[in-house]
Amino acid sequence: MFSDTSKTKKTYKTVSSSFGKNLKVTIFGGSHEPHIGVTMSGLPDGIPIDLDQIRRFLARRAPGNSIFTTPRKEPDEPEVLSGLLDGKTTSEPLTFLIRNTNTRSGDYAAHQDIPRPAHADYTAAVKYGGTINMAGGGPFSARMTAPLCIAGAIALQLLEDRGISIGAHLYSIEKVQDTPFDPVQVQTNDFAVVRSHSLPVLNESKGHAMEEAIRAAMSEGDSVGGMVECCALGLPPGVGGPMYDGLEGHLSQIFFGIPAVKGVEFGNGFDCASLRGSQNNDAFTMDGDRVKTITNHHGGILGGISSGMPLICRLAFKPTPSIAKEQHSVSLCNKTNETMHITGRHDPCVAIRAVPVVEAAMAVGLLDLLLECDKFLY
Ligand SMILES: Cc1cc2nc3c(=O)[nH]c(=O)nc-3n(C[C@H](O)[C@H](O)[C@H](O)COP(=O)(O)O)c2cc1C
Ligand SMILES: C=C(O[C@@H]1CC(C(=O)O)=C[C@@H](OP(=O)(O)O)[C@H]1O)C(=O)O
Repeated sequence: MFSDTSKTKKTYKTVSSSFGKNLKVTIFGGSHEPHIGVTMSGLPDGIPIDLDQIRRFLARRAPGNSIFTTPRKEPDEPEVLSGLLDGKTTSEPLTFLIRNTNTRSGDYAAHQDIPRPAHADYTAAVKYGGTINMAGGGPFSARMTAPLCIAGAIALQLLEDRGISIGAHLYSIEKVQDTPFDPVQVQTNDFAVVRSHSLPVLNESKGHAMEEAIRAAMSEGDSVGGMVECCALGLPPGVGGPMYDGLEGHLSQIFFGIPAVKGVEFGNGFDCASLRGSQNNDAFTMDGDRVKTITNHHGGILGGISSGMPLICRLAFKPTPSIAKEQHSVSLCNKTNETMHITGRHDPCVAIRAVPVVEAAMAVGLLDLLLECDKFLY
């Protein structure tokens, strides 16, 4: 059984995970541990970091802010541990902590023995056998996306200096679809429009229809899945490489680290399988002395290398695993079939709060590759 770790001295093994080549990002802690955090190594020295911009970015992801998100309220205040002097990066790795202030581990008392369908309880029990603190989903929880957002907010500051901006929106929930980004005409103002709405959508009336779909599922003790579309503007052509150095693979590894992501597509994605070459090919054209494409079915990546057109991708999020309906599971101790009821605080649709998380993942992934290009500039 899980104890409330804020009140007892029980210690667990810690787990962390890392990604990145030139910019290495390590995320550590757990949802019901004293803290979560992130270390970034490979950032250039002497770069000013705007802590208020980080706070504003974290607030877009934070739990507890609407009836359509988990009620767990957290201040999500970023604390600098190392790597910042007089507001500028040093040669030390940059480490931030966020303290967990609102854990309720009793909600998870039963799930070490009776795992929740579709969450990580079962596979974590197989791998770690109760040696890590899985209350709240432990290191598998979406809470771990808060430190990812710190890294993302910092990456966005550096990308902005290079004229690159990133924005995402809730592309669909169940069968309701927002207006997609125009793959050629998309502009930063679209990102501002999304951020001005209560649900992060381009078309507010579609947002209301999405709210209805979520309400309907909630009234049945259920959850809904959804998709997030993300775009990078201003990315120069030539970033990436062939095969395993490709931009799609590089970004996808970071995207799939976000809990509940079950699919990633770039440009026309899965739809291109039903098209002909003449429908899917993007004709080249000159725009002054710049090469552009007239359409953008390729989503800004050809051969794993950026083409200079807007980079467009979509991520599919599964419905929240923890639902209030009765479900079938097993007792791992007794080896019996069981029925279970999940209580506690959960997002009815994870895709809503995932919108800034996807932006963060894309920002860190792009900065990682761009730092390789600029290695000799610093
Ligand atoms: C922003 C966000 C919020 C989430 N909130 C919840 C939640 O409240 N309850 C839950 O059971 N799962 C939630 N999830 C999903 C689980 O963390 C995830 O399904 C679980 O860790 C298993 O990982 P997998 O789905 O990638 O296999 C959330 C995911 C994201 C991205
Ligand atoms: C706390 C956050 O979301 C959590 C993500 C989550 C999960 O299983 O992923 C389960 C819930 O955890 P708890 O039961 O501790 O409230 C969510 O509230 C957050 O995103 O900051």
